[in-house]
Amino acid sequence: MRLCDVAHFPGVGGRVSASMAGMDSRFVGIAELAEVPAVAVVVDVMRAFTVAAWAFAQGAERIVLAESLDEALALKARHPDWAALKDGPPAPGFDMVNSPGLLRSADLRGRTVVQKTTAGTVGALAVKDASLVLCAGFVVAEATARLLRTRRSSGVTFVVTGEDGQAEEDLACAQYIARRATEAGTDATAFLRRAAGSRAAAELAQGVRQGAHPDDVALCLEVDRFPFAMVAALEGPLMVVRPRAVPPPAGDAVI
Ligand SMILES: O=C(O)[C@H](CS(=O)(=O)O)OP(=O)(O)O
Ligand SMILES: [Mg+2]
Repeated sequence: MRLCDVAHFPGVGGRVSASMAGMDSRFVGIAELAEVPAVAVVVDVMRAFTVAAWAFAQGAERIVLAESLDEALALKARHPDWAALKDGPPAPGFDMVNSPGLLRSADLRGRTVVQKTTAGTVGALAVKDASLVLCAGFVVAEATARLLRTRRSSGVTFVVTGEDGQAEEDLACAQYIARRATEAGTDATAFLRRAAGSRAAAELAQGVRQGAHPDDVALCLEVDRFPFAMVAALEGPLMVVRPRAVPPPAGDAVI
C-alpha cells in the first residue's frame, strides 16, 4: 500500500503515518484502501464536506451519499421532497451544486439532501463498512478531532479524497485533524497556508471548476465554522451522514 508523503507534517519526519499520544494515523488515497478500517476520517475540503456542513447549518436533517448520478436522480424521483446535489455545473433533475457559497442561502430545514461528487462522496462510500466514519473538512476540524479524542481511537485512517490521495488541501486538513486530536492547541496557520496554495483552490479562484461561487475557497478554509462532527453510517442500503454535536468532556484540557 502506498501511503501519502507526510514530509510537510510539522514535527513528523519521513513518510507514511504519524503516531502521537497513542493514536496511529494513516493517510491514504481512495484507491489505496486495501482493507476496511476501524475508524475512518474522510476528508474533502474543496468542496464536498464543506458543503455538507453548510447543508446541516442550513437545516438539512441528513445527507444521503449517492453512488452515482443515476442513483441520485433515482432517489430524487422516488422522493421528490429530497434535495439532490451534484458537483460541476447545474444539471436537469438536480436542485443544487456543490458550492458552499451558493448553498449558504438555501433553506434546507428538515430536508434530506442527496449528494454525489467526484471525490468526497466516493471516499465515504469506500469505507462504508468501517465501524466509525467521519466526514471532515476544516469547518468541522475541532469537533472531528474531539470526537476522536473522546473515543480514544488508537488507529485512524484518514482518507485523502482528492487527486488520488495527493490533494494538498485534503492532506493538510487530515494532518491538522490528526495533530489536533492529540494536541488540542495545534495552530492551523501552516496547514491552512498549504490548503490555500492547493491546485483545487487555484482552480476554484480561476473559475476552472464549474458550479462555484467566488467565496468558495474562503468558506472552505474557515476553521471550526461549525460545532458538530459529521458521522456517516449505513442505514439500510443507504450511506447517511448526520451531524453530531461533540461537547467537550469535563476535564478535556489543552495538551
Ligand atoms: O466540487 C468539487 O470541488 C469537486 C469536483 S472536481 O473534483 O473539481 O471535479 O468535487 P469534490 O468531491 O467535492 O472534491
Ligand atoms: Mg475535493
